Amino acid sequence: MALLETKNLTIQFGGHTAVDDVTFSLPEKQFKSVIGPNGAGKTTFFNLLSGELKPTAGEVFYKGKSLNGVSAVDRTRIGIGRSFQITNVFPSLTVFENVRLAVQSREKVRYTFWKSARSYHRLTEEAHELLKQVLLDNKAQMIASQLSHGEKRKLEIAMLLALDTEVLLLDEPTAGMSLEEVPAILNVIRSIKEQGDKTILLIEHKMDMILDLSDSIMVLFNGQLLADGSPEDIMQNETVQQAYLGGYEDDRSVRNA
Ligand SMILES: Nc1ncnc2c1ncn2[C@@H]1O[C@H](COP(=O)(O)OP(=O)(O)OP(=O)(O)O)[C@@H](O)[C@H]1O
Repeated sequence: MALLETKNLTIQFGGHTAVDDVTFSLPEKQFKSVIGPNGAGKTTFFNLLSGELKPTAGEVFYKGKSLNGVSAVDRTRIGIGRSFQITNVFPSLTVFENVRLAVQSREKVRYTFWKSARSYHRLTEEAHELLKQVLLDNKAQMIASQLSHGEKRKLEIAMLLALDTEVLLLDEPTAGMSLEEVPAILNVIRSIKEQGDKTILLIEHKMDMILDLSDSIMVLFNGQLLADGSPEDIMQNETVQQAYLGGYEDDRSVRNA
């Protein structure tokens, strides 16, 4: 079953069409990557899925129902989670406190006299589990603002997981990371995939990582869906090669030279 779909999704900014007539479908439990050159419309596409932007034309569907008019907050509530930008992290709180707040915001727990001890314990456990999953449990008591860039991206993923949504929209989780930090994030994302209960859409530029993780890949180019298929199909697709991957192969041969 397609969990998330778009039909003819389009958005224009002034005269520029950033996402142009994109029809796509993301089956339940699938891991799909979104690739394309800078400015291809990948982040704008995510903003349309998550409800931060309204389309000029076309629609987004979740579990077969149109999300027209459904706010970003309500989309999270029904199951479409978008990775937190670091601006959503409270910089003066600890890593642990940030994750616990995210768990709490999902549960909307009201602390009352009689149930506080039990709820507090459960939330605390869950926050620790999430920090373990993103390999950040050794930094639980650190103030969030003191984390390295890569660790902050891990914290964002923990906070997204805390919302326990069916769909995860991950927008370049390795952006700005040092090369040494990338394998840890790759492991985190792989472990989320291996748990098997999430449907994941990932924007990334790192082809090795994309090929490692993806069940399918969609290619955006000038806002349009250039191709959508298995990693093998996409790597061999001539149009994709000419438009985009040609440059990647060149980069690789330079790097490997
Ligand atoms: N709010 C906006 N107002 C005007 N133009 C916008 C807006 N948001 C995005 N654009 C334009 O839409 C196009 C697509 O941008 P977008 O950020 O979605 O690309 P991208 O594929 O995510 O790029 P990158 O890989 O560099 O992150 C760009 O030309 C960008 O300048």
